[in-house]
Amino acid sequence: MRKAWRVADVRAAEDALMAHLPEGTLMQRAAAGLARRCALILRNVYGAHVTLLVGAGNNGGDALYAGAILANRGAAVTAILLDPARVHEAGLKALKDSGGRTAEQPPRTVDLIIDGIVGIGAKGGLRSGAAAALHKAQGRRGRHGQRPTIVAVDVPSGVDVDTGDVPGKAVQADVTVTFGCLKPAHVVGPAAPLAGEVELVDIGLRPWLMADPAILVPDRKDIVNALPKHRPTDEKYTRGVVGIATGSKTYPGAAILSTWGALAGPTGMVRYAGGARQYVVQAHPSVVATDRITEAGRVQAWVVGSGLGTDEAAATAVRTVLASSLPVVLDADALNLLVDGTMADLMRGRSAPLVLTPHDREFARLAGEEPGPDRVAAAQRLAAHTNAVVLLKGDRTIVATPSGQAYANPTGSAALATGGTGDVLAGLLGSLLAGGLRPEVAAVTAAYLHGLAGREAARQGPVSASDVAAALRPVVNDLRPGDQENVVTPK
Ligand SMILES: NC(=O)C1=CN([C@@H]2O[C@H](COP(=O)(O)OP(=O)(O)OC[C@H]3O[C@@H](n4cnc5c(N)ncnc54)[C@H](O)[C@@H]3O)[C@@H](O)[C@H]2O)[C@@H](O)CC1
Ligand SMILES: Nc1ncnc2c1ncn2[C@@H]1O[C@H](COP(=O)(O)OP(=O)(O)O)[C@@H](O)[C@H]1O
Ligand SMILES: [K+]
Repeated sequence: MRKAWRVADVRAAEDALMAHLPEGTLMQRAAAGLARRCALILRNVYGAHVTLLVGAGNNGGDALYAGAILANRGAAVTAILLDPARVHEAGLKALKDSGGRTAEQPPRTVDLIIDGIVGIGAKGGLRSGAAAALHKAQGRRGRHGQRPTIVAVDVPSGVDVDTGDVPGKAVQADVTVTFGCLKPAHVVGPAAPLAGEVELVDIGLRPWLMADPAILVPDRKDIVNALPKHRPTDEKYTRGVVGIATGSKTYPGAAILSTWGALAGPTGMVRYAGGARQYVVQAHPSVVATDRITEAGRVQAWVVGSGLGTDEAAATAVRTVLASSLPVVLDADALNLLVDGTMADLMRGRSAPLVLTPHDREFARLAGEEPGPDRVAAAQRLAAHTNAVVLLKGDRTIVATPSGQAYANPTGSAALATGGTGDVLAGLLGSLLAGGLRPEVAAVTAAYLHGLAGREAARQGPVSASDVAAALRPVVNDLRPGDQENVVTPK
């Protein structure tokens, strides 16, 4: 897992580390890493035109020192000082000593913009002077007529570093070079896409980060490790059976999509219980279907949710699975039914795993308030209140546990923002739960695979939920080691 830490924890670690180092060492390390990445982007540093947007703090200092390194290598470096009275003096001297200059306006040619406006000391969106300077620099063209590349120092300026919120104007970076560790704004909320590609430069901070990370971000290896492996002795029941109670005669599509998602998961069998049974069996002949949950036979986890409606039969379905001692995923309509107080008691009283998968509007109904600017904290509050793992959907889907652990999903695609993709996700998640994964691991794994499937589907053109469901199987296959031949014929 990659890890992101909040500003207060980063500052505490920096203070502890700096106490052991000569003054300025950390900034030199940061600037060296920043300049290295800028040089890679420019390819030919000699003769390149670099504009620094320099704010009042150490973030501006990093930009000035990196500018000095690039100027020493023959770049024409111009610094726009946004608050000249509070500029990092030593950084400015280094830049000037290396042949860089300051100016009120960006020069005519700009290949690279280094955003050193504000870093982890940011408050609110970009102030007007900074926004105007950025706008002008972005309007310039490079030596070859290209748009300038924007490299953000530490974070794209204007974002809320601890929450990933973007409260006003902010920099849209191509690359963000960050120091010591990731911060929440790199991985959650609308800030994350503004960071572009994030490069983490090691400045020796990690051993000094004593606090727990605020957010964990799974990578491919974590997902490969989480996926259950087929054992030679497996039969269908040992792989787990997932029960799907979604859809209805009115909404058979939801049932087809969620069973499709479940079929891509690790379980040996998918059972369906509900009003859309004929449609489901027609679409997926391997699914064993009944009308009611109570008739479905044994399963190791239930998914109840979308297309179910909110009538008495739907409420009974939710009550039945909540009263069971099995892991449960509640999605869509089932979440709306939870607002009823009797359900809430059943939910909080459970000891078996429960995963709730709201989008923002479902979250608002359940929690009584919008997720707001701090999506991680919002998901954590709902998880604690409901004693359930909460998977809050969105561009960077968040998974929060009742004990306060938070994960951010790094995969995904805006192409997933289309009707029915959530049904596919819920089915897959149910299969992973039935396959024996811990609820937060199942939720993180499902979101990751679903995001990859969304990307894969988007490569083929406009995306429907069926495309995402169809893309899931090859995506899962790609991450799970296949069966090996153990008798090999010598060539
Ligand atoms: N502390 C350290 O040891 C290190 C810090 N480093 C750099 O230092 C940065 C933090 O430096 P600072 O604590 O000086 O803080 P910043 O440089 O992030 O911000 C300082 C000033 O920016 C202005 N500002 C705040 N919000 C703004 C907004 N929305 N628009 C425009 N201006 C705004 C304020 O005047 C504030 O005092 C890090 O992000 C990183 O780039 C690195 O050099 C690595 C080492
Ligand atoms: N802008 C976006 N970028 C990336 N993923 C998104 C975006 N909007 C929605 N998604 C994803 O698409 C899925 C939509 O699910 P949901 O809102 O339940 O839709 P439905 O109910 O139609 O199935 C979720 O997995 C969510 O994380
Ligand atoms: K910045």
